Amino acid sequence: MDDGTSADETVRDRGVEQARRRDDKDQLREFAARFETPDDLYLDGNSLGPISDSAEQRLDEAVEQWREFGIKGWSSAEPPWFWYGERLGEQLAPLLGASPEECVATGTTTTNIHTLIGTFLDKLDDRTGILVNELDFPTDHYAIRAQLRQRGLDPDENLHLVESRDGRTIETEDVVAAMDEHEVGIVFMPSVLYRSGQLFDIETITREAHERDIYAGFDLAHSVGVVSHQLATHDVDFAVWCSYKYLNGGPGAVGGLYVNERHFGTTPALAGWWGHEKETQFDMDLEFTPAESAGAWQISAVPLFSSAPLLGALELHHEAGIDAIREKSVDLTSYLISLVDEELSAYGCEVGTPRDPDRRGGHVAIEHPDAYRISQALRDRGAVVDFRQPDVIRVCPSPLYVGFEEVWEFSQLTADIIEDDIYQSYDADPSGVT
Ligand SMILES: Cc1ncc(COP(=O)(O)O)c(C=O)c1O
Ligand SMILES: Nc1ccccc1C(=O)C[C@H](N)C(=O)O
Repeated sequence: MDDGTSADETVRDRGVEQARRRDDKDQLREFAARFETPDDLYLDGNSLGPISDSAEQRLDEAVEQWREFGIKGWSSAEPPWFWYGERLGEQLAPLLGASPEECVATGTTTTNIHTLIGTFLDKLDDRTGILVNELDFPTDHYAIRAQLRQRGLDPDENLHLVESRDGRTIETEDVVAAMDEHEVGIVFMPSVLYRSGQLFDIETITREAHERDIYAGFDLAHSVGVVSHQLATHDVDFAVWCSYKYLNGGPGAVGGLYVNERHFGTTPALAGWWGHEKETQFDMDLEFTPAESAGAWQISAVPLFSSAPLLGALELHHEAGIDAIREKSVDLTSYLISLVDEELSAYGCEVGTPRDPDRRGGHVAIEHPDAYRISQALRDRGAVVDFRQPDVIRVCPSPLYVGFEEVWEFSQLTADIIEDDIYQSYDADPSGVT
């Protein structure tokens, strides 16, 4: 070229300009300034979302309340700590498409699976089979197997796994067929698969389950905050989630659960005093009276410092609005998929996520035989992604703080790392938190 720039540079300039034009039109753009990310390209918000000004403010406030009120904070703080789980539930309800009474912030995804699977197992008379799938996040199976064992039920006989046809996704029709193949009492599926990012059809699965008198529960860890849910409309029986991914509630933040109002009054499998009817909780009656709400599934006193940041994060989240968040998320993941197709496929990368936006959550799985080494090289160069066995680089352009230019830069960096064999100097054996 006459001006000394190579054809390659011109293509890259054009690419970045296009991405910037999309950022200029982005209505959520200003929210990025309210987050602090430790790295330039923070693309791991489906594992741990970053801190925001409002999350930090609520956490600082909680520390001050502790100093100021001591024990009196349970009733005098705002919100009163005694009602903190329920207040958070009110804020969460619009994201779940449920009434405030049906949602509560409590426990963790895993403990909430324990108590809800246990509760619904206790409601079953004969058909004690639980239907899950072979691509699930492992903790779900660990907890369900433990609940089966505690009822004297053999997990190998009672836990049924829907198989994947392609190793990436689960077909709804296979879930439905499996409901008829086994003596199923509960179907428990993820909203979004942690590896491929496939979004499940919650409505159809719930409808088909109910037609067979089967309870339908979901693990929403990978969708809450980035996909909008209609749990009440779809008549889902119960659901669980965590708050540290797209809700940006902080590491180990309090989790959440939903129970359909028709199940209020059921005794929780893991009962604890915090689930007692609030008005009489301090009567200290030795007989447990469950709260007439999802709050009944709380176990222990609210962990305030892992709850307060969530309140702040949800305030910010509502300012942005879940519909705008989902729309931008779909635009970002579509853009990323097109960049993998156009640029990275030449380097052996393949998209493992469904291409239909209605079938995917907020992240994209990029498959490559050297996924682990590439993910490490990316992290060392300021692009934080994660690796999942056996060959997946998970990339999450979380819409509140990631823009199109960053997605573009990620694709260029990945191309360079592979083209220049940079990843070859990394250890091929995954270890530690990947
Ligand atoms: C689908 C799913 N369920 C559960 C968990 C973990 O649960 P916990 O919050 O109990 O660590 C994760 C991720 O950590 C997940 O992706
Ligand atoms: N909570 C964590 C703590 C440490 C490392 C990862 C996590 C994750 O959340 C992993 C995530 N659930 C996943 O889909 O892989």
